[in-house]
Amino acid sequence: MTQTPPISPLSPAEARPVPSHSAVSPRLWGLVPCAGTGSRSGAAGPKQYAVLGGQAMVLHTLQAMAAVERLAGIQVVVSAGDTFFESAVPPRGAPVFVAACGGSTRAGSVLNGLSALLEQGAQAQDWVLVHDAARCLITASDVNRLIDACQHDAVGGLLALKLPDTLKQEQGGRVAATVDRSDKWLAQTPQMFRIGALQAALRAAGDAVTDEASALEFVGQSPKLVEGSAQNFKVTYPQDFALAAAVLAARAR
Ligand SMILES: Nc1ccn([C@@H]2O[C@H](COP(=O)(O)OP(=O)(O)OP(=O)(O)O)[C@@H](O)[C@H]2O)c(=O)n1
Ligand SMILES: C[C@](O)(CO)[C@H](O)COP(=O)(O)O
Repeated sequence: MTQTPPISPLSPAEARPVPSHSAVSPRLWGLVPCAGTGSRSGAAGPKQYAVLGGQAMVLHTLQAMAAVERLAGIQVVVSAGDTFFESAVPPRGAPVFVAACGGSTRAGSVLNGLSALLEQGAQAQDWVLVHDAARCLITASDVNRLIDACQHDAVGGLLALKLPDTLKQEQGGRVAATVDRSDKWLAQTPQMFRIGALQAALRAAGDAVTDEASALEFVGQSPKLVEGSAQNFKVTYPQDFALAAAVLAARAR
């Protein structure tokens, strides 16, 4: 693993150290996987660096996360050779540090990011909030709502959205059934778990899981569902960029 120059180096002082981690509350950290290629997005390069509202998508994401005062620091995971953060201006607030340890899957990037976070001084019993670089419309108040709901929970949880539409099951391009949606949610991020528990769960579950909650579920846990916002969508397809830009413009007015 190589460490790219941090855009705001994490030192013990900057990370708001505690005298003895066993005697005080666990700290909270952000982890932003930023090593995807955005293959569904139609963008020329990795979608997280596409410019929206005057700056790269990931900088909007980091601005919102860094505004969460309870975060001790934010670990960003980029691909080997990614130089974007060498010239990026760090957001105000929680310190951001970057590791070029992206994996071939999102789960791999998160697992490597957890190791980087532990190397930076985080403890296994600390909380980590994993948040997609591609969810650039997250707000500090969404994140604080998740923290408030999960900080005293035994397992942790995630932001998620109840299904707004009727849910259909498909077979051969036609409706095979209408599925009861009363107990269905769309998983978002951040997803908040203890660093050690998440690390063990991801190792057990393997690379195929598409979110942190799935890894915890794999080891028999039931993460808490916390109501998110429809605006916290993941920029995935070509048409999502214009929608995200419109929301950012509306917020700026
Ligand atoms: N190997 C990977 C794959 C994804 N991600 C990150 O995980 C987040 C959510 O993933 P997704 O939207 O699926 O991003 P991509 O994998 O980049 O998109 P696609 O699946 O369309 O290629 C993104 O911030 C992405 O950068 C990552 O860090 N490492
Ligand atoms: C983690 C996630 O954002 C939850 O909705 C999502 O699963 C990641 O995206 P992917 O397309 O499944 O990789």
